[in-house]
Amino acid sequence: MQESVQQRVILRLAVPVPLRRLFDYLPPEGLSPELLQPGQRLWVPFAGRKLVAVLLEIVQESPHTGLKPALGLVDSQVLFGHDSRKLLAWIADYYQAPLGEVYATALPVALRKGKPADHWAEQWLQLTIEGKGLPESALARAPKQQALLQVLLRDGKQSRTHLKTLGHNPTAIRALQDRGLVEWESGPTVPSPLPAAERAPVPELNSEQQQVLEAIDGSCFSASLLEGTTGSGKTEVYLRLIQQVLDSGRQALLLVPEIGLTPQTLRRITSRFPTRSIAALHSGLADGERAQSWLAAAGGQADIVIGTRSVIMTPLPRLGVVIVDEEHDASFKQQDGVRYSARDLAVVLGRNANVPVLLGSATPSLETLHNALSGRYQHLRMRHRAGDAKPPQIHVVPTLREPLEEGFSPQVLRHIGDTLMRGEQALVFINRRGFAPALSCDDCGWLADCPHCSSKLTMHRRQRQLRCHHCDYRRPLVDSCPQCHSHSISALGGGTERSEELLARRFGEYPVIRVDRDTTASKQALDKLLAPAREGKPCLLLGTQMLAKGHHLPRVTLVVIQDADGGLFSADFRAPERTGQLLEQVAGRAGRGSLSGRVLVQSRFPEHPLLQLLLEKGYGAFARQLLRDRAVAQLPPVNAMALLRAECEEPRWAEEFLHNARLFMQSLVPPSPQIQYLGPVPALLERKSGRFRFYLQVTAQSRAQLQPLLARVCAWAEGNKNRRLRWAVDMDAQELS
Ligand SMILES: Nc1ncnc2c1ncn2[C@@H]1O[C@H](COP(=O)(O)OP(=O)(O)OP(=O)(O)O)[C@@H](O)[C@H]1O
Ligand SMILES: [Zn+2]
Repeated sequence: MQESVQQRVILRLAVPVPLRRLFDYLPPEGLSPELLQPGQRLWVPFAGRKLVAVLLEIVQESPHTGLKPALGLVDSQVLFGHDSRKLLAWIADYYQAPLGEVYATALPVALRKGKPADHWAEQWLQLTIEGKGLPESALARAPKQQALLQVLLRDGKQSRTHLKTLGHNPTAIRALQDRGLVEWESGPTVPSPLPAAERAPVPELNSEQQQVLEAIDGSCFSASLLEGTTGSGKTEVYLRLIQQVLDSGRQALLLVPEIGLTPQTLRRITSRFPTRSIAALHSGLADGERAQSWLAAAGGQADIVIGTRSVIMTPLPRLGVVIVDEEHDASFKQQDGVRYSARDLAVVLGRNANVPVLLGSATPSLETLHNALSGRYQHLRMRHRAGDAKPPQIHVVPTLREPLEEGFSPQVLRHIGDTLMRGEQALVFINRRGFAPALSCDDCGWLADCPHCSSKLTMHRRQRQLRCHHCDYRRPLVDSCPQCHSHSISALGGGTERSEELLARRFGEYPVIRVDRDTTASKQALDKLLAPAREGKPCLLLGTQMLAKGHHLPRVTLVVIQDADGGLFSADFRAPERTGQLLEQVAGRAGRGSLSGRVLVQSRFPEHPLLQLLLEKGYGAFARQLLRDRAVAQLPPVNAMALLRAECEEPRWAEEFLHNARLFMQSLVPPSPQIQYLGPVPALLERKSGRFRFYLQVTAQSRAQLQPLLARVCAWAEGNKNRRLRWAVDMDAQELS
């Protein structure tokens, strides 16, 4: 046949479907195969639909017959370069995810749907070879042209939009162009995350910060944990590292937790680097903005790329450093779809690109701490607060058998009053939003349950609603018991809304600012809410963990933790770790300026040994103790753990599926001290959105033992024909819920 004589061209593509394989196609009809390159997007026909796939390989033979031609290129751009494809392949392999879904996850929605990249192209001004040869002192007689030249010399090319915000006029640009010193080039641009700010003064580094910077070699891969107490100036270390990387002409990647990408964080970066192109990628962006920022990062135009979890999958052709701020934060682990850990991928990315990786936290995760203590990561420490701030003093306030007022002891309320009267600020941490976590009938004992989840409905008094915090089911608040029609119904327990009522009643002459998901629904809300606190006026802040992280409010001198006990008795083995991190982070908001800070921790169990260790010796000692406990129990991070999850409206089917999965795995690798199986067991939240959820837990002494087994069980499970059952592999699972 003619085909076997001629060279055949076959395209191997990642198609966004939940199957763990690639798909072969013929080149689009009428398109010269020379125009095709790995990393491009192509339209392909798939099961009667038209999908956007990514070209991974061009090969000459296929094991399949009857191949169809692809429909055409989306555009000619190579979106995923070699390094990026390597990382995404690693993700699919490690997390047992279909490669097509990994690519779909990596792409912003607009590009995933097939919008061509040049839709966002803009003009960039750059120096010609001649321009690059000039000294900064050139053009002294034309100050406007000189200023522009200096920006281009110092900070590289600038987009037209950005030049406008920096205040450079078209006349000066044209003059430089006429002299042959600059030229325009087309490429994607990023909207500045904030209006251009003044360059902020740069503090002199203290000796701890200096030592940390000296320990990081910018020229090659290393992974380091920066364990630096709250307020020790970790952010300043990040800024210096970023500066070094920019000076060497490369891109800096900064990952932050979901609630960490606040205007306050962005302001610190934009005011340090006002002339740099900064791409901020987070879930608050519109699809178009997100695609635009992503393309500027992937095209190399953006100098600093800052974002939440998914930014780790953005291709960065000139990568120079990867920094993960608050590396312990749970939001770095994706909880559905491709269940990756952005923090762990940061290290893989750094190794592939041969650049340093810095994981920073005052409360490192046990995973990272284990890697640092065992010598796999470099362990850097900063034990003192920067500037003249002192560590806060911590006191426990026992609450058992105390006359509490809406959950607050009289002593705590007195301290809050004193703080405000001195003209300072107080911060109250409450781990639950809403008015009360349950509503119950005093006569018949009826409880307001969610009809779709195994959980209670939370009462939101202001909106007069009952809401499920798991599936967002809502119904109007009732005045009488739906079961016995009694009018005596009570709200049980407390949340932020209930505490706000009390505190506003008691301290109404001061602003009482509540910060939780209900009061910060819009993008800029948090920044606005915190404005009076930033201005330094006496005020009372209360809220959930949104208040725990990253805020630097120097006039907060009192921090109150209303209830320290929640996480000490949970069925989740990670709960004490999370509680410790949260308490230390909240406590770390006190006394960050020149005024000293005090922390009051309310507890019903002040004698609890873990709580005592945490409050007396600090998170560092606490975490090291937890690590020893985990080693004894053979739990992560000492052992590797994966969950096989299943959920279904019919609980029997999910259980049976996992039971069979266990039998299948055991037939391959029988249980032994090296590999252990547990389950199927119901998830902590057994029913969610109408589906019953179970998991099977597999722990192994090494990942090398676990990986091949998981690959086999995925292949087995893909053959599962029950369409109403959903299953997933969760490698390095963080939640048992
Ligand atoms: N070398 C320095 N000299 C004086 N002040 C400094 C220095 N480094 C940082 N600071 C200041 O100390 C304060 C705390 O620093 P920063 O917010 O960077 O700490 P952090 O370690 O990131 O804190 P956290 O982890 O608690 O959020 C900031 O106001 C910062 O400007
Ligand atoms: Zn629900």
